[in-house]
Amino acid sequence: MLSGSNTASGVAAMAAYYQRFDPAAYLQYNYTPPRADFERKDSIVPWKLACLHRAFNEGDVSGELLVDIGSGPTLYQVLSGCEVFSKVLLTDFLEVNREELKHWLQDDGGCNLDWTPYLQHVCKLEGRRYDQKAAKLRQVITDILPIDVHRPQPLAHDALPSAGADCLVSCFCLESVSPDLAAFTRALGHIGRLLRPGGHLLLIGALGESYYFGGPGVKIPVVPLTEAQVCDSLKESGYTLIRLEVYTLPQDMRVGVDDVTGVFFAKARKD
Ligand SMILES: C[S@@+](CC[C@H](N)C(=O)[O-])C[C@H]1O[C@@H](n2cnc3c(N)ncnc32)[C@H](O)[C@@H]1O
Ligand SMILES: O=S(=O)(c1ccc2c(c1)CN[C@@H](CF)C2)N1CCSCC1
Repeated sequence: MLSGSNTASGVAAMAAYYQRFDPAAYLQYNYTPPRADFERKDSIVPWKLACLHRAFNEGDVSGELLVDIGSGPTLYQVLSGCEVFSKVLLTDFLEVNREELKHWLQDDGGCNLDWTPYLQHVCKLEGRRYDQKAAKLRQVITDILPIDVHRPQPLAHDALPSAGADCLVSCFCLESVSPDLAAFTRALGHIGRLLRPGGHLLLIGALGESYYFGGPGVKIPVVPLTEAQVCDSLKESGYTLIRLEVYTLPQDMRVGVDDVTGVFFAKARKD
């Protein structure tokens, strides 16, 4: 068990790495081909978007407020949820990422990635007209807030209604911001305090990843997770696992920007 000082120094070290995070490079590394290839049947993108589409639309997820934990500069993670919830909050630790999201929200031409292929793909899954998705998303995203998952209260005290959020989604955040597995598990508990009892957590993350590049020369350590550790950490931090799905990255998608071997999708409910 790490002593308090070790944990605090580990968390501070992770924060220092993120001062060099480059949203434009991160988007380029992970959200353009070959990783984001909508034509490939074995691509990670259709798999992830299908997991999210199914999870939001199988009848058990409902309510008013969806919160995305550690949004980064990306939007794909709320493209399905925006049709289910009337309020969506995006969050991130870094202002540069919150600014990237605001550029998209304001449609001011300042974005570093064109999300059109993602919106089109999700609309195909939903059988919805494409030209309504962006407007819907801009309508339901009510704020983009600072967050720190290592704080027992990760958001400002008045950020959420007293009952908490009805659903959380979080992608590639906790394992890539934590110094070790214990901190990852604690962070799961911290974000769980934002969720009402019976609310759902949709957690997507990396398996077997020990580092990734958050920009040119910005090598960020990651907690290398196994499926068993994900399941144990969810149980330990007060969730009941509903489903765990795993995707193994094809060799040609291992492009040197990280050493991820697989991606997990977990749907869980807060006890
Ligand atoms: C690997 S990126 C994931 C971004 C996005 N969710 C995705 O799916 O690609 C990790 C994100 O966590 C954010 N972050 C770093 N430290 C954090 C902390 N202590 N609490 C919450 N988020 C943090 C970073 O700014 C970054 O946007
Ligand atoms: O699953 S991805 O390949 C992906 C997307 C993001 C990340 C990784 C992998 C692995 N390293 C993470 C570091 F935190 C970030 N993917 C990229 C294309 S769109 C869907 C998500």
